Amino acid sequence: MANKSGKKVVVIGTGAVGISYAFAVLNQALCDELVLIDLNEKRVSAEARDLRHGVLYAQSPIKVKQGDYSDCADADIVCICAGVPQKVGETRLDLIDNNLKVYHAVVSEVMKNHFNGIFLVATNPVDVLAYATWKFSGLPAERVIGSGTILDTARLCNCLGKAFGVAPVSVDAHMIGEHGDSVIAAWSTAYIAGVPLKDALDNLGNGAERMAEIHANVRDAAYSIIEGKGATYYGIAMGLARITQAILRNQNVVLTVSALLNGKYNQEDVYIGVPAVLNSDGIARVIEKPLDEQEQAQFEKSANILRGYQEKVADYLK
Ligand SMILES: NC(=O)C1=CN([C@@H]2O[C@H](COP(=O)(O)OP(=O)(O)OC[C@H]3O[C@@H](n4cnc5c(N)ncnc54)[C@H](O)[C@@H]3O)[C@@H](O)[C@H]2O)C=CC1
Ligand SMILES: CC(=O)C(=O)O
Repeated sequence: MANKSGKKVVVIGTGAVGISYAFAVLNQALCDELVLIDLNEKRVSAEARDLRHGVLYAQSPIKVKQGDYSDCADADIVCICAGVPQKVGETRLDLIDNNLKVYHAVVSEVMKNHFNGIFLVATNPVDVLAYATWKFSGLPAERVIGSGTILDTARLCNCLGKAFGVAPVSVDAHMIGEHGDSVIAAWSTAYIAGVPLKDALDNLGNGAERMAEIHANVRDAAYSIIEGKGATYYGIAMGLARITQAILRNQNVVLTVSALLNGKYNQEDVYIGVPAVLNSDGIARVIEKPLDEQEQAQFEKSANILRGYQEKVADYLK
């Protein structure tokens, strides 16, 4: 603790996602100390040196280093990106057995070092692994955050911004549910400059068809990028950096993340993508969107899928 100066972020798993996140954190000067941990010692040492060579041109003199689990003791955020990514033809849920094993090992090591900050979970299947991290760590649920549908929401706002000729930030719309094949576009509560998006899309013509097409594009974006370049990492890195900023700067900003539901949306004991207020305490509160009947049924279905996979976590708790 004595050596800590300012805000500290530890990244575990510095493959494509982890190192892109680290670069975003450095580039946006979000913390004072950035620590990288990975099984691949040679690679992570090289990554740390490479990032350090950018510090001169960063907005502040951030300390960047390769570290170990003892660095988690006084970290504000531990972001876990360790584990395997999808290969062509795999779903995110197909990664569960491998990545649950990784998480059991990683979260145990972090907690052995008395971590008392906020976990940010990125590895897929992210909702189930956020639930696992909550269970394995014993930390309060508000301090275990999955990236959830932050990336899906960015993809949706990007598509809608393009359709209406406005910046994505001017679209008020959310993807909710599983970060995966059962993800839902919450159309009934989506607006653009106060105009309900359903009406705005109808005005463009073929509203229902356009909505189905946009939903499919967003749902399948990862598959098409993985087919093109093997993996996705910049979009999620920016999303993780946005969550990090909201926490470290105590912003009370609403982002769609994977949070534990215990009653909201009529769901119990499930980590799932929902809009939530984020600040230095982590998840300050979940926002309950007034879904229509169809969306609520889809959300229920998505939650049931996730609860089914969450059962695998229990095997590690016996
Ligand atoms: N939440 C989201 O929206 C997104 C999640 N992802 C997920 O992020 C994860 C990582 O993806 P990539 O970075 O592309 O994979 P990658 O294979 O490039 O990197 C994974 C890294 O984890 C490390 N690792 C594995 N086991 C470890 C352990 N026990 N301790 C420390 N390090 C360990 C590996 O050495 C490797 O450097 C995947 O599960 C992927 O599906 C990817 C994109 C978006
Ligand atoms: C890989 C992944 O989860 C994504 O790009 O959405």
